[in-house]
Amino acid sequence: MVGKHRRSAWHSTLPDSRPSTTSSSRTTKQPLGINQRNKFVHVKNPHLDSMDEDILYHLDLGTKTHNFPAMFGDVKFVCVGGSPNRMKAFALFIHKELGFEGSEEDIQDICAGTDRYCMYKTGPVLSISHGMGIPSISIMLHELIKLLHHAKCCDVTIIRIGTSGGIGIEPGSVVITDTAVNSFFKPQFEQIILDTVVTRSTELDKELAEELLNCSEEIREFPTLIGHTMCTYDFYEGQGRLDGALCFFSNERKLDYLQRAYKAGIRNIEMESTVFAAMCGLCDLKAAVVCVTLLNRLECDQISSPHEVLLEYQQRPQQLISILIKKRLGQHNPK
Ligand SMILES: O=P(O)(O)O[C@H]1O[C@H](CO)[C@@H](O)[C@H]1O
Ligand SMILES: O=c1cc[nH]c(=O)[nH]1
Repeated sequence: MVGKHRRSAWHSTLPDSRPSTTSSSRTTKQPLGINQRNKFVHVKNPHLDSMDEDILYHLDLGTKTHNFPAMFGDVKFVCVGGSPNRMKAFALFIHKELGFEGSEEDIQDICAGTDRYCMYKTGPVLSISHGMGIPSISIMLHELIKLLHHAKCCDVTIIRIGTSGGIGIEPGSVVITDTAVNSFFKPQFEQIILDTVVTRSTELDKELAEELLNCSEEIREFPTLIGHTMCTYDFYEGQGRLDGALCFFSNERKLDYLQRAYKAGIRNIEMESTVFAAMCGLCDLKAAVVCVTLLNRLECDQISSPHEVLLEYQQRPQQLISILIKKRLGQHNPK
């Protein structure tokens, strides 16, 4: 179900794009990643069992130095996003929304010993930054998924709350991703492991996407829609921008590419969704990607809206996720 939203003015019918496991050369099909009977987070790495200690280097946490079940065992929602400030703001926002006791000062960065990523916890909600791009989020996800596993967390929902460039939609719209696609519009992520290209599916949880769209019915201030999200390796040439330090293509070629992307059902472009979908899918974590669009790439390349406007845009996915969490916790009182 793609291109679907609650207000007909933004409605569009998009082509089907089922996940594929085909790839260029030397492809290995990946196994599924969880014990289906219970919903514990299971890592898929037999080597971990023989390790005396697991040091999550980039989070500055370790199984011998920290009691993971005590610190994180109650986590049910994990929200991730590129910027440390945004993820701190989200933790403070959700703390207030859920009516938890304790002041803002009580919510401290759990990864304060490193400046790679930041992490905040309030009740069952964990908020973590992942930096920009596939390599950065991939490292964070390896360590986060191991953390959830060591903590014996179960029934975890993980959501990326990000920013993106929209295609053919009003800036400030929120896109809930049904399928993350690569620069060739294919629903797959290619991970190079040793000298093998391993192709992984990037399908996200359709029910969770629908649940989020239902939550958006309660927010009338901005359009929310479901669509495909394109994930690229770069912000400038990789997203067809004419304003980078390098550009060897014309405006016509750029627009042709973006219009073809629109026709393929892509409504926004960002830089993490394919690996996020692939890794969460393999570990059977229910995952969603919810990104606000900062501009319409059919009209411009530069992000020129005032700072306050951009800040307000970034809060939009957070409002949606807050409704979802409150509903799930039985705390939601519709306005
Ligand atoms: O807003 P965040 O989560 O950082 O995500 C988007 O913004 C960054 C580029 O400005 C990329 O990381 C892209 O995916
Ligand atoms: O155009 C944009 C805006 C935000 N993030 C992106 O990756 N691209």
